[in-house]
Amino acid sequence: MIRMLQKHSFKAKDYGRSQKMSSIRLEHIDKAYDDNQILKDFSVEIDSHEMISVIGGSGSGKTTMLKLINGLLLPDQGHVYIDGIDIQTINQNELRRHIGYVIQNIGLFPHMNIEDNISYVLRLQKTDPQMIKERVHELIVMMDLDQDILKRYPDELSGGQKQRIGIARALAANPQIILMDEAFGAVDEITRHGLQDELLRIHQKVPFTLVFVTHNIQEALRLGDRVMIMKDGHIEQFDTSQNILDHPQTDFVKQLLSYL
Ligand SMILES: Nc1ncnc2c1ncn2[C@@H]1O[C@H](COP(=O)(O)OP(=O)(O)OP(=O)(O)O)[C@@H](O)[C@H]1O
Repeated sequence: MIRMLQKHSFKAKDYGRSQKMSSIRLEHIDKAYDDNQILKDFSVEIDSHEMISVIGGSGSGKTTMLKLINGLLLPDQGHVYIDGIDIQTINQNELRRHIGYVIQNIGLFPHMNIEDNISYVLRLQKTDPQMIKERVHELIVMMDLDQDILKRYPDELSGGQKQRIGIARALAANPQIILMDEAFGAVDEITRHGLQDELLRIHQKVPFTLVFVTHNIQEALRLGDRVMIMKDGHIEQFDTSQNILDHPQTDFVKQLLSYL
């Protein structure tokens, strides 16, 4: 009961574009899967509208961190704050509607056509159908896709087109935070570069806070205002690309840079 009374509700107006919103703070997080401790006393702050890329060893806890931010996982200890509000005091469905989440390959609903996939959250929010139509068309143009794609189903699209639709869907409700997990992983280099350009362009037009997990060091350095380099559940270095290139602080960071 006390917990219910504590629940805040994130309303759309809480995320009005005129306000500076969407900072993320993880504070003293512990997270284990059974007895496998992944994060231990993990703290980090991400500013509103910052683009953060995250790179590191396999199994270092990158996806775990993303899932803690959107409430898919709960910390064993510690707290996650968005704009200073502990997300455990927020209605979780509401929270996730305000955070776009793009993952590699998966994520599009196979039984829904592309139009319905993109408009999914807007329909959940009971947005006016005409507004939904306009927004979907706007997103298709933004992602440099053809309108005739809307009636097709995910398995009738190429990998690159699916990635774009995944991004369009994540952007549809104008989330102030977008989490991307190896979102450009399954496409060729040219498409990957095009998607990076697209993301930078959209972010310039309609800023949002981005946490972008990648295995590609070039991509991490190109996209991130700051780059978080993780190893075994801790941060090795978290700094601008330039500072990381000029002053790598650990052997692990040096090793990563040697692949450039
Ligand atoms: N649901 C789960 N149950 C048990 N162990 C898990 C679960 N999810 C992740 N793990 C383990 O936790 C560790 C961290 O996983 P996580 O997915 O956060 O790493 P990651 O840095 O994103 O890795 P990758 O770069 O390989 O995707 C890994 O050892 C993984 O096997």
